[in-house]
Amino acid sequence: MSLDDLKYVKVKTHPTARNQAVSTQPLLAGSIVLSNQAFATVLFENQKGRRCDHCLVLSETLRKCSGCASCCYCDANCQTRHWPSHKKLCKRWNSFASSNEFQALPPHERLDCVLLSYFASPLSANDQLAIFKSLLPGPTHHSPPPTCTPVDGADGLYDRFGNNNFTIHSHLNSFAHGIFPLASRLFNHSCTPNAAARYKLVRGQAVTMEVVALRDIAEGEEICIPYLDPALLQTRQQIFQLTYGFQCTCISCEGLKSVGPIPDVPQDPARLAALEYRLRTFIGVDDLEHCVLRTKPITQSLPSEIRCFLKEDYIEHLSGVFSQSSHDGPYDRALDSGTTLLAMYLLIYPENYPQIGMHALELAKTAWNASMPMNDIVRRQHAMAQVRACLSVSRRILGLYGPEGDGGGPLAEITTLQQLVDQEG
Ligand SMILES: C[S@@+](CC[C@H](N)C(=O)[O-])C[C@H]1O[C@@H](n2cnc3c(N)ncnc32)[C@H](O)[C@@H]1O
Repeated sequence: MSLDDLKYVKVKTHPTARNQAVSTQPLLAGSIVLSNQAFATVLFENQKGRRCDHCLVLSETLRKCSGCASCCYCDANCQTRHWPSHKKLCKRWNSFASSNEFQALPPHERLDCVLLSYFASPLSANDQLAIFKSLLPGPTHHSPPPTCTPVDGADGLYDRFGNNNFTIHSHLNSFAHGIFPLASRLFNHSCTPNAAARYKLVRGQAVTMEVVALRDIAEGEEICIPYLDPALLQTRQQIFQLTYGFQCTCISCEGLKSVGPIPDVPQDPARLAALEYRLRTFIGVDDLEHCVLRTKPITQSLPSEIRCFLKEDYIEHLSGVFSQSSHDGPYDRALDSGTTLLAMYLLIYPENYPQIGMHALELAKTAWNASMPMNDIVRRQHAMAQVRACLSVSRRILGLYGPEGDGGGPLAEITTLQQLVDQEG
């Protein structure tokens, strides 16, 4: 597919980003704006041998390439389809991978190195490569990492890698990198995006990126996706500058700027608990059934005493506490930190952002596990009400985002938990 074949988007000039993608017609939340197959992908090192190197599907019965014993495939079909990318690499792979030159690279450069070799191998290929070469280069020139296959014009390609390379995820967990030239050519960044990418994994096929509208989009409106997690409230501007060469001026970044310096989160536990309660009440997250799930723009009426929560370190801290205690207990701590984290997500993420739905699902699972050993009927009913409320939030958001990644994605998990809840009565 090329820029001329697009149905729902067209390219227009942009005052600072060269071009932008705008909708050609009104789009409803949940619509697929663009479907774009990967031109090349590479698995993270910890996923090698777990997923097929061609279609990236998880499998317990993969077959190793007999040439390098490094790439694994579902079957002969996947191996044949991957061969045009892999053939030059295959013969040289083992000596290259064990070389000091390769071993000395940081992990992301090792990935780039393989991706660059894959990407440039089927050089005869079509308009994808031409589109990639028409992409904007990153702000600074870096020499390409050594590649195990000679790559014509690697310099010119590599200059476009950093700011046009996508992270592929399942259940919102990243597991590979990929090149999707058409999506790169089209979508600019916003920290309050109206669209987001999801990945469709089908055995035997290259991964497809689907860009989904997160809310209704008007005709002529710019369609933006997030390049970075919008929860990186303090560090994101620096990353935009270094990696992409721009300064973000979206409503969230402007809002943060107008709030000014963010005070520290108090150390005193009683004061902190009181402020967290204040945040949760402000968002309405303790009464999720009646909470209006409209996310709150950061500047608008955020009481000054709870601005301290706009520190990305604190979000990271809460997330760590939640993930540890939701696995190992105590569940009270997990539910408390998880509910505050949900309030934070509703504060910083845009409407229907998939991370909100994913976290609500994790919270629902935690409340379910917490309810199991409860003998006290009132406590148990309270926990079950929390499971239902979180499931409903999760279904609403992830239902709109649609199926993603492995095994039906999080939607399949929602259905399973809902069945358990229904059996409970
Ligand atoms: C993936 S490309 C986006 C497509 C690009 N607009 C084009 O004309 O081909 C990424 C580059 O677009 C520009 N860009 C993306 N989002 C931007 C934004 N919000 N503000 C300014 N420039 C942006 C930056 O130069 C960035 O390195």
